Amino acid sequence: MNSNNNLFPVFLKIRQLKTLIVGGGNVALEKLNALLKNDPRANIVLVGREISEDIRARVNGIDTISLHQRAFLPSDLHSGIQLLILATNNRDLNAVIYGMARAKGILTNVADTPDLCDFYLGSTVTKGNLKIGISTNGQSPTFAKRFREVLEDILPDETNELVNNLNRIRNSLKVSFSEKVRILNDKTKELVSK
Ligand SMILES: C[C@@]1(CC(=O)O)C2=NC(=C\c3[nH]c(c(CCC(=O)O)c3CC(=O)O)Cc3[nH]c(c(CC(=O)O)c3CCC(=O)O)/C=C3\N/C(=C\2)[C@@H](CCC(=O)O)[C@]3(C)CC(=O)O)/[C@H]1CCC(=O)O
Ligand SMILES: NC(=O)c1ccc[n+]([C@@H]2O[C@H](COP(=O)([O-])OP(=O)(O)OC[C@H]3O[C@@H](n4cnc5c(N)ncnc54)[C@H](O)[C@@H]3O)[C@@H](O)[C@H]2O)c1
Repeated sequence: MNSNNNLFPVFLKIRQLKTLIVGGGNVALEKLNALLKNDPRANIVLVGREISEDIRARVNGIDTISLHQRAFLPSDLHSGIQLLILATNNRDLNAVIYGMARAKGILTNVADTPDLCDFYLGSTVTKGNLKIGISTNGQSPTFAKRFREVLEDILPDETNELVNNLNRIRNSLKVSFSEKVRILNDKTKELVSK
């Protein structure tokens, strides 16, 4: 086990948080796509001195996203931003904005500087209600991507059905909490017995 791997994964409800992306190039598009892949109605503000045609096309018709073509302003951090992704091509600027955000308690990702990230984006696998997040602790995004592809391939389509069936059983059990835990564990024992 790598004792330096201290990342704690959480699954954020990004439509009820406000995310600011600064930058309007390829990396901004990659991070925007990562958010939208998981929630097509994520609440996002994007500020970029230039904003690519690809970004404009991607957000076309999505009313939870607003684009602002201009340079970043400190006041961009004043309107209830909770998550910040810095994707400009100016490392010094990214570091300055990171400092401002930190002072305000805004969780920040500086895409090209892992040392200045409060959180990393992960590769994500979704099978209905099942969501798996993958990180390599910043060491190899390529590995994370390939491992996502492996998991997408091997997880059967029935996975979501299984989760939903267990949810139905969970909701129908009118017994004590400890009895419920015992029954659910008992019913799922054979899933892990091999
Ligand atoms: C998982 C994923 C999520 C997403 O973004 O959606 C993601 N990067 C993805 C792809 C990808 N990114 C890069 C390549 C090119 C090959 C390579 O470099 O490996 C590829 C692969 C490809 O595109 O094929 C380049 C790159 N990435 C970072 C740096 C800077 C550095 O490391 O210093 C550089 C070099 C820039 C340069 O050289 O200029 C940094 C980060 N990228 C992370 C996440 C975070 C760590 C995640 C972890 O812990 O594993 C972290 C630390 C911060 C962050 O961005 O959150 C997504 C896969 C989605 C999917 O397909 O499932
Ligand atoms: N994390 C990753 O996955 C990853 C991958 C590749 C590259 N990078 C690094 O990320 C950085 C961005 O890469 P890119 O390909 O998106 O670059 P890019 O040149 O395509 O885009 C940079 C964007 O930042 C904007 N910008 C610059 N100054 C600004 C300001 N003051 N206010 C608002 N917007 C401003 C520009 O207008 C442009 O839209 C580079 O430094 C690159 O080395 C990171």
